[in-house]
Amino acid sequence: MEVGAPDYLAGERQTAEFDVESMKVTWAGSRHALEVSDRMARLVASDPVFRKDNRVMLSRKELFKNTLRKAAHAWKRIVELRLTEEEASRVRFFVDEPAFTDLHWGMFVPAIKGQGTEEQQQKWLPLAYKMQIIGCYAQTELGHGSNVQGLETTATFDPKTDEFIIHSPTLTSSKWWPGGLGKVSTHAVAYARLIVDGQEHGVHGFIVQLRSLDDHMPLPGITVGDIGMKFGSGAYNSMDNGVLRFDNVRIPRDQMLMRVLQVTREGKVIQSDVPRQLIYGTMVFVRQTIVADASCALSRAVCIATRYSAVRRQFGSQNGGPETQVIDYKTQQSRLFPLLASAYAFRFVSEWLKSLYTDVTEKLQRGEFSTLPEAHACTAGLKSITTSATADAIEECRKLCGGHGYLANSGLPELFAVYVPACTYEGDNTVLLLQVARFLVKTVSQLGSGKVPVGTTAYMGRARHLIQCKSNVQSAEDWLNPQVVVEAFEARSLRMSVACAENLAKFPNPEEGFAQLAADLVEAAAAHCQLIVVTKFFEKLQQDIPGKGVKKQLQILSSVYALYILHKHLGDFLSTGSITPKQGALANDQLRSLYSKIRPNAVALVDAFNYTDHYLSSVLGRYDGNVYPTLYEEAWKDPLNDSVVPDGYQEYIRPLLKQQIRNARL
Ligand SMILES: CCCCCCCCCCCCCCCCCCCCCCCC(=O)SCCNC(=O)CCNC(=O)[C@H](O)C(C)(C)COP(=O)(O)OP(=O)(O)OC[C@H]1O[C@@H](n2cnc3c(N)ncnc32)[C@H](O)[C@@H]1OP(=O)(O)O
Ligand SMILES: Cc1cc2nc3c(=O)[nH]c(=O)nc-3n(C[C@H](O)[C@H](O)[C@H](O)COP(=O)(O)OP(=O)(O)OC[C@H]3O[C@@H](n4cnc5c(N)ncnc54)[C@H](O)[C@@H]3O)c2cc1C
Repeated sequence: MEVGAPDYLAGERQTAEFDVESMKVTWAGSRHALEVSDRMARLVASDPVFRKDNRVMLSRKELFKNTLRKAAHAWKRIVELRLTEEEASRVRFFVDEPAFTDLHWGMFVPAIKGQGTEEQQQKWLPLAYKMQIIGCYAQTELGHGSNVQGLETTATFDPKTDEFIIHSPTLTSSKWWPGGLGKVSTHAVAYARLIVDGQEHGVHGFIVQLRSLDDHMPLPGITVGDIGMKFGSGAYNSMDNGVLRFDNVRIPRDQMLMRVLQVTREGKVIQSDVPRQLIYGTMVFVRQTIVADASCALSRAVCIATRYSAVRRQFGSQNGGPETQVIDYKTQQSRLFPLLASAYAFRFVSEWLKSLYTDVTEKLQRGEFSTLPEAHACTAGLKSITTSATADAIEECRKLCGGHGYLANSGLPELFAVYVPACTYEGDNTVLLLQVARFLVKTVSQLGSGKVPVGTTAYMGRARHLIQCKSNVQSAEDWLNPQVVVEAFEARSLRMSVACAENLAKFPNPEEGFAQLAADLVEAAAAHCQLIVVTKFFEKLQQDIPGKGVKKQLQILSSVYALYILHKHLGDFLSTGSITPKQGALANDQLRSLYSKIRPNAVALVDAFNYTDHYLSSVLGRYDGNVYPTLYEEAWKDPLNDSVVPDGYQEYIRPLLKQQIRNARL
């Protein structure tokens, strides 16, 4: 905010019962992370190249070219200022525009790192790090996305020339969707079925050059282009999601990523001791980052809706005084505050997931693979529930802002359009929950065998207790006890998984059973993932959290998150007998009282996200709350208002007004 400018939300900020600066540190993860973030936010906001207020007005071509300009400028600044990886990734965050660079850094580079041999990494990574080649991740095809084993592209080894022949045998085998592919990438990690000596060896990644490094023209045998406009204006249209066909394209043998499986000069296929699932490792990495993104997108929407709810007034004027702030309506609070709590919950679970991922990666380097299934289940499941909740929440925030939320300059429509594909990309959310369900059913089926469940399924080791325990909640106050809450969530999750396992056992063919029970399995998987989020929020509170009143606020938010989920899924808790209807009603009483505790802190709690006005790009979410004059000014900037009488008046409006109506009975 400019020095001396009026702050229409000052009153809201004065009622905060905690130290906002300390909460900013907790949200950012550390004082260092906050400092870096702050510096990069200012760097981006002060640079005119990164202007984004005009984005929804640009044509696709203008938008795309502008994104290229931003990406090139960002890279120039990163190199000039010798920014660290952490700083560069904050630059990307605040530039706030999907671009080919996401796939280059987020998937192409990690695919080579995770699936390439030492030699391959040494050859390709320096080029990629300097962006002397630009890569994408070409897995999905027109006919196959979720079912990776069903991909049709082939990579046939030719022992005569020591090459692979990459081919798209059908229309449905055309690569379809990869970001950065359409117009920019010079290379791809393309996934194809490996065929050696007439035998198939599953799907593997191959580094394929697509375009000339001299004139950017597609190489012989490559057909490549953009797949067309996507949902919304601006939004994901800055990305060149592409289509790609291979017509018997030859690549050297050493361009197959060979960490998992090697093909020798003689055409011998050698399986290494690394599990085949490591071919999916890049997806595990990205799913983990998508959980962190969910907390960012959600907090952004909630920041806009909270500030605006404090500015907006409707009804309730007493003796000509001001009307009621809409944030004071209990309905507004019961829709908004759980989303605020969810933003914090997702933030902390993403912190935990990152540490789990780092730990598993270190173990994989040492040749320990036992924790891979849990890492897969956690990343897949949390990616699924956090993105679904965030997509719904952004739309709810739009509605919480009434009519003005529908204006592009509220920032919410574009945020929604850019965010919703997260429910689909990197694994459709239902497909991913089915993966979690497989993991849970397997864990349950091994309970009797003496195998002790660990990590996030450790609670299943107490199945005997959890299957019959009764919650001893007797008052609304009891629901503030984390142990009580966690036990109710554990009982619900365990009982849902066990019920699925029991029902599955009734089918002679387990796969048929899995298919028939899929809807129940997805619900059991979601219940397990919600338990993880709740538990990790409570565990966060065990840490030392400095700053006046900060921990207290987080305790309130953790209870709000847990009781909101309980209230929303009351049916599960009741039907599994994890709690009684009376206890469900007490949880709801507690939730109401918690909302009143959040109310004086709401604006400060969203200030703690530390978002600049440039990043929010929302008239409704402005830090100073000066909404109405800005809405009014912005309206006049619309190109339609460039002329008082619109283009088309002479052709279409005037003739209408002047028409002679003879036969109509108007
Ligand atoms: C303008 C700004 C400029 C700024 C410049 C600045 C530069 C610097 C900035 C840096 C920025 C970095 C940004 C990074 C951001 C990245 C953003 C990326 C955006 C995302 C784009 C989207 C990309 C995609 O969508 S890629 C395609 C994704 N596709 C999928 O997800 C497909 C989903 N399907 C599957 O995963 C599989 O098919 C599956 C799992 C459904 C089934 O597989 P399969 O049939 O093989 O398995 P099963 O038989 O079911 O299981 C067998 C067995 O394997 C286990 N398993 C399955 N998957 C995994 C796994 N991943 N890991 C481990 N184990 C796995 C499964 O559990 C089974 O185990 P059992 O024990 O045998 O039961
Ligand atoms: C914006 C965007 C960017 C993308 N970027 C990339 C990229 O860079 N690289 C890349 O390779 N791909 C990319 N993709 C593709 C993306 O990964 C796939 O779209 C995604 O994995 C879903 O696969 P699908 O499209 O085949 O969906 P489908 O599997 O066809 O899903 C359609 C419906 O079928 C259901 N369904 C499917 N299988 C099952 C099942 N077994 N049981 C129950 N229901 C099922 C799904 O739940 C869904 O409702 C991108 C997609 C988008 C939207």
